[in-house]
Amino acid sequence: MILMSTHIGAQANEIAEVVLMPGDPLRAKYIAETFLEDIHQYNTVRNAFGYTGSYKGHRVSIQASGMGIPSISIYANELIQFYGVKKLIRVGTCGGMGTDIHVRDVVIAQAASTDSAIINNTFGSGMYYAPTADFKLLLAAHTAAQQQGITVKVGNILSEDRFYNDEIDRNKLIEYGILGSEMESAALYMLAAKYHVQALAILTISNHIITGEETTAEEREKSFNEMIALSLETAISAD
Ligand SMILES: O=P(O)(O)O[C@H]1O[C@H](CO)[C@@H](O)[C@H]1O
Ligand SMILES: O=c1cc[nH]c(=O)[nH]1
Repeated sequence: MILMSTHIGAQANEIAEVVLMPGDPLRAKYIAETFLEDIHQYNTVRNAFGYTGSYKGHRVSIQASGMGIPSISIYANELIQFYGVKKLIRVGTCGGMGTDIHVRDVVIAQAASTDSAIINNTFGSGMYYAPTADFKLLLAAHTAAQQQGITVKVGNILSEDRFYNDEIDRNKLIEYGILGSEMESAALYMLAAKYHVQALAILTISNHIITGEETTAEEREKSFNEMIALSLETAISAD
């Protein structure tokens, strides 16, 4: 049976039930080529690369989400509605914001606050819905981190609509426990809730927005590898 959604050129059986979603298509390629066996590229539409392969004998797909809530919403919607995906795990970079957060830290987003209009557009004014991770995936990720000796921080992040944004009160957000800022997780969590599937975001702090601390390319690769290994172990964890 031929099935292609608007932005993903895959047939019905080409995508696994569990998908890792990096923003960057080249990270999707790197994950597939470095961590999976028997890989097959199912998507090149708009260069939003998608691959399916095997990790420790389990079928896993990797689909680039692009940057921002509008972009990940397209891919998450199509993965869930056209391809029957049940577990979506974002593997992304994040700008650190708190004093206890440093570059190379791995953060599991328990919740994703947002300044995006998706909350208001979905629920109407006066309702401040809290996009939240799937607890089973969160628990699996935390357990896998302990088993692998990877230190993780778990908490609330901000899914921001603008990468360049000097009009936001970051001190207030830090005061209320926001660990860092990225641009997609809130939408992923909302869509997972809407369609009763599971979602989680596992992030690496690539820079610190307040202190200006940055990672070198080599450091980034090592901490990305920890995040990816953790995400794959979470992906194959039993429900
Ligand atoms: O590294 P990725 O997964 O793309 O995530 C972060 O990086 C991009 C901004 O540079 C945004 O997509 C943000 O969420
Ligand atoms: O959205 C993002 C991602 C990484 N670093 C940032 O500062 N912002």
